[in-house]
Amino acid sequence: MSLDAVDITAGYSGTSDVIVRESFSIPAGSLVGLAGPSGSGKSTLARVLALLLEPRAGVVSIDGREVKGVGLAVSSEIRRQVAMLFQSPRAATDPRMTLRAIIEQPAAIVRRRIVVEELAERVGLTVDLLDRRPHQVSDGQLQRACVARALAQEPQYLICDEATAMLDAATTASIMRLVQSEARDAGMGVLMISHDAELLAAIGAVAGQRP
Ligand SMILES: Nc1ncnc2c1ncn2[C@@H]1O[C@H](COP(=O)(O)OP(=O)(O)OP(=O)(O)O)[C@@H](O)[C@H]1O
Repeated sequence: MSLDAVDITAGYSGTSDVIVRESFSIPAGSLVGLAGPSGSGKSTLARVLALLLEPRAGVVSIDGREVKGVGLAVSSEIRRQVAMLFQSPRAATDPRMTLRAIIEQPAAIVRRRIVVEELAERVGLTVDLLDRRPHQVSDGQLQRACVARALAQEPQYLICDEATAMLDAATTASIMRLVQSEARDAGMGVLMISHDAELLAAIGAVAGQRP
């Protein structure tokens, strides 16, 4: 069981190829790290793996099944299997929504009942914060809500793109512990992208293979 990108070439409209014939694999239940210089295409590869950016060539498959298309072109049942955490929780959330609504969003899409309070507790958010909007909480609290939103989706794979870069050391450590335990206990495959190779080593991430 794994999330695989094979022979991927990708770029953006109006740009030449940003990554060329790259392959990458995230095995279920393991924590894979990806470090590398700025601008080398890590986020681009992450977006391809998260089914958000359509590659110009190559194949993405989940547990051996090829996924065609990206975004809303992919069925919600398949999209649900891969969640992504971004560097900036503010850019990744709707400022008009409460944290409760943000956390509930993916579960509502796949019509799954979730108990928001339970998820909040799991990620270390106190229940009184659930009725606040993003501008009324800290970056760390908002990122915890984003982690809860990702977990509400019950994904098989989680892609974290510099997800702790804006947070303090204590919040970073607690989010890392949470993601580690999800990988271990729920068998989730996790890709952790960070410019901080020491952080990746500290959480025991296996170095991802990039040709
Ligand atoms: N939306 C976009 N439109 C056009 N070009 C983009 C876009 N996003 C990224 N790029 C370009 O693609 C290249 C790779 O960027 P990418 O963000 O994937 O690298 P990265 O390794 O994640 O960098 P960093 O560590 O700085 O986040 C860069 O040259 C960047 O300018």
